[in-house]
Amino acid sequence: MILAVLDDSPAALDMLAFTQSLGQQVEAVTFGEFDTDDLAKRGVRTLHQITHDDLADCAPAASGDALAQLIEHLRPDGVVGVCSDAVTEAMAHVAAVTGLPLATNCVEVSTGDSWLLTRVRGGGMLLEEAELRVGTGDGASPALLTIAQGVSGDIGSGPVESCDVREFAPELTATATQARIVERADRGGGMTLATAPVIVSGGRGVGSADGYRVLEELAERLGGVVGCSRVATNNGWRPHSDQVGLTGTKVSPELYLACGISGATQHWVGCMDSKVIMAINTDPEAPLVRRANYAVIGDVHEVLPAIIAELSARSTA
Ligand SMILES: Cc1cc2nc3c(=O)[nH]c(=O)nc-3n(C[C@H](O)[C@H](O)[C@H](O)COP(=O)(O)OP(=O)(O)OC[C@H]3O[C@@H](n4cnc5c(N)ncnc54)[C@H](O)[C@@H]3O)c2cc1C
Repeated sequence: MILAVLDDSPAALDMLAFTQSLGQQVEAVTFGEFDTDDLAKRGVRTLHQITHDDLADCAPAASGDALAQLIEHLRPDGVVGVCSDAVTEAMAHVAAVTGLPLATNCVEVSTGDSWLLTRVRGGGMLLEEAELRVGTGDGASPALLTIAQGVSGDIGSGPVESCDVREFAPELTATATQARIVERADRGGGMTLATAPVIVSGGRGVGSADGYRVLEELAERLGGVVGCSRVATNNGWRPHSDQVGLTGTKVSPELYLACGISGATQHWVGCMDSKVIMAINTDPEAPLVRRANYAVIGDVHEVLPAIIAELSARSTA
């Protein structure tokens, strides 16, 4: 039996279908309530609902601790999680607590004494073939996997009449509940990096937090938002929510304007799906200049004001 760890992200049901295509009985696990009709329609007969008052307000270490206890109780052949931030972190805690190996971001899986996997690495830059040895008989240990977002499968089995809910109440350790949410704040409305059609993004070449004013002005004129590289967040020039890249947000706007950004791999994987990329950089050999659709070789603090002046001139003409 394989346990499919779901959350409320849209990718969860794709992951469930993928897990069902592996040809073993699948039972679902959630932290809190889930629509059991949705599960029954997809042929899932059992939902293990992990319930504990602390889970909603604790960091994923608590969910990981709880899941590890459920795994110990049910002894499944595999545990497959959706690749959301929260579930991936919970699975990482399961791996740390149980000592079981975890393979994240899988796109192909074949089960057996060894599970053969294809995983996405480097933010989508490469695919890795891997083997997860799970052993046989009494010594067998469950395989822990997460499935890359967007990967789905053919459910194979038809709907079932109903899905039974089995509540599981874990005993959380003090260590697992140490990190807690102390405040929730609403994010302001409006566009985000994920939805904006234009992103004016700045890196070290912008020089300072104040230097971003001109990027903000251009972003506003073009109906977009400001993004940045990790150097900008590390320097405290911009908040982490503005960061594009492997450890930031993956973006795909109509236009990505990269200002004073070299184009390190970790940044490139975050912006490579943009429809058009224009780089402004003093270095004609910078990786992003080479990869961009258009490049302007020059100082951002000269080029951006010139673009704004030209836009103003055109709008008043
Ligand atoms: C595990 C890991 C995860 C990471 N995740 C991310 C991530 O999510 N996002 C990310 O961005 N990085 C990430 N990084 C960091 C990444 O490797 C680079 O260090 C970073 O992207 C470089 O930022 P930058 O391009 O702003 O700075 P630099 O590489 O220093 O480049 C600055 C560029 O500005 C140009 N320049 C300088 N002055 C001017 C000027 N006046 N006008 C025009 N151009 C100018 C220079 O020619 C240069 O090309 C990660 C690194 C690691 C190890």
